[in-house]
Amino acid sequence: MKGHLSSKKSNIGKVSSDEIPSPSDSSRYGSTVSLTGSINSLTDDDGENDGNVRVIVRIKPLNAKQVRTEESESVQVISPTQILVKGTKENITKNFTFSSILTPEVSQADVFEQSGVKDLIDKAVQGFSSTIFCYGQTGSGKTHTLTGPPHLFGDRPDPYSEDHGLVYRSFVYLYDSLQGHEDVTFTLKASFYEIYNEKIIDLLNFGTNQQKFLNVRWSRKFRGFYVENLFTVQCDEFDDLLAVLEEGMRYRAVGFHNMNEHSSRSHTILTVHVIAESKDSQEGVFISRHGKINFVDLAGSEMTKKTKSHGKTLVEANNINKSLMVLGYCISKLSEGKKRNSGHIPYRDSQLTKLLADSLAGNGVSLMIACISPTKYNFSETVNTLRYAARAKRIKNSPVIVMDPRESLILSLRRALTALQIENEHLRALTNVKKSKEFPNFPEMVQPVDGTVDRTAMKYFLGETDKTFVHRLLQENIALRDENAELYAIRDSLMRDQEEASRQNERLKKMVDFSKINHNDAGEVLEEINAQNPLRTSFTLSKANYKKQTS
Ligand SMILES: Nc1ncnc2c1ncn2[C@@H]1O[C@H](COP(=O)(O)OP(=O)(O)OP(=O)(O)O)[C@@H](O)[C@H]1O
Repeated sequence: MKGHLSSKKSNIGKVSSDEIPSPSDSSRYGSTVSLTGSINSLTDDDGENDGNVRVIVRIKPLNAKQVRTEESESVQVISPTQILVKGTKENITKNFTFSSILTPEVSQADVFEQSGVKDLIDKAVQGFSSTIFCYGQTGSGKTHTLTGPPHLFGDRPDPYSEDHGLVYRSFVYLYDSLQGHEDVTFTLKASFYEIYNEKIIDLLNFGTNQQKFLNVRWSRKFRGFYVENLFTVQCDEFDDLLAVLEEGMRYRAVGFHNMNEHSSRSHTILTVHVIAESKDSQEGVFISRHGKINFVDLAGSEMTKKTKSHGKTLVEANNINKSLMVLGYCISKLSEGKKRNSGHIPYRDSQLTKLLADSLAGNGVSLMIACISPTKYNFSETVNTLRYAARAKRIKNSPVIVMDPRESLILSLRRALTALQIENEHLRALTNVKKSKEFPNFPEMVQPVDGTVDRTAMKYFLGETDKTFVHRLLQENIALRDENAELYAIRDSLMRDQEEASRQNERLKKMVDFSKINHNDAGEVLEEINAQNPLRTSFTLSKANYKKQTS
């Protein structure tokens, strides 16, 4: 259906993970369109450049117990972008600057409005890969920010609650923004999994009797990590998206400890793929863009002494802390900017970093929401979170639109063809050379202007029919390029002739000046020379005349 989700059966239909890109699959598609100058809204207010990971801070309100015991606060918001953290000793203060600081009074609806999430969804609709992730110590409000309080997903979920978090609100916004595009057909697909004790569990295919763990694989072909055999669900209706969220929230691992009654014991990644198919008005070919939005709810870092974790909860806490430490290390290496290419980034040291590698250092746009609990009791955790976030802020991504490789290849070849055609027309007009009979069908010919062809893409992504088609176009295009080279050769030769003629003309003028002294008719000769200039053939004639008349 045009302009909105295709109107197939509204029930959630499960499709194989092979049909769509895995979470780290942006490289699977020919990434051809770079995002230049169009992400101003993602620019940090503190002067960071376009393309950086946007980082905002959300401060959790004090809970009833903290209010009752009159716990003192450690943070002070100095401006909409600046925050000061004070330790128990008044002289220990730390100042941080981020894109935005969301104070405890900011409602769930306002977090959605002010966080920049809408931008990321817009980018996903355009074909970019967007990631929103919440980071912070345990109990700091990450899950609350992303999905809202747990009661929303109990026995009687309330779709109209004001407490809904970013995911639900993003679904509403996404669904609305897909309406009214008459020339585009959208398809949405979603997956939802968790990383629990370094094991991958599919939350949409949750085995009740025997828990199945999925493997994370490296795809040499697509140069990225992906979860093998992950269920992906086609979501034709808004309710299908909602069902994915509810199902995942029902099964994700939750435990309790001293600092949070409903503590997430795993990292979860919910991905919505947005596939947009449209006809390119200029090139006349169908193109599909594969955008996606990852919602990543990281488990909270915890000081096990404070949380009093033991047994199973302690094992979980150790795994959580270890993976967050590896993530922190990767972020730190990536934030070193230019130096990052020289150093090794240890993505492989945890499942989390393998699966977030693409979001952190790849071709996508990312938003980190650093959640903090503002009491003095949490001072060191708050400072750690803000340091972590400050490093993430320095990471620079290079966002690109993800397209189908075959369509991307054909589109780029067609664009190159148009450029060559214009160039050859121009050269023909310059050199007065007629269109060659050998190349009558220019519109059929394609070849990148620089002569390169993504042969890897051809090898991997083109079917036999496509290969024959593209090979034919390439052969014809080689002929077109030959003609292009010939036209340049003719133009160069004409330019050389013209330069030579000018030089000889100058010499003759000097000779005429000299002859004026001896011959009264030299002025006539000069007139003739000027009349014949600048072509060499004419020039040679005038030279002969000159010789005849002066002899
Ligand atoms: N902005 C907020 N307004 C009201 N309540 C909040 C807010 N943020 C968090 N809470 C409440 O605080 C408690 C802890 O929040 P939450 O579970 O989201 O923390 P978390 O960072 O996800 O913790 P963990 O890492 O242990 O999973 C929850 O009861 C939640 O509803």
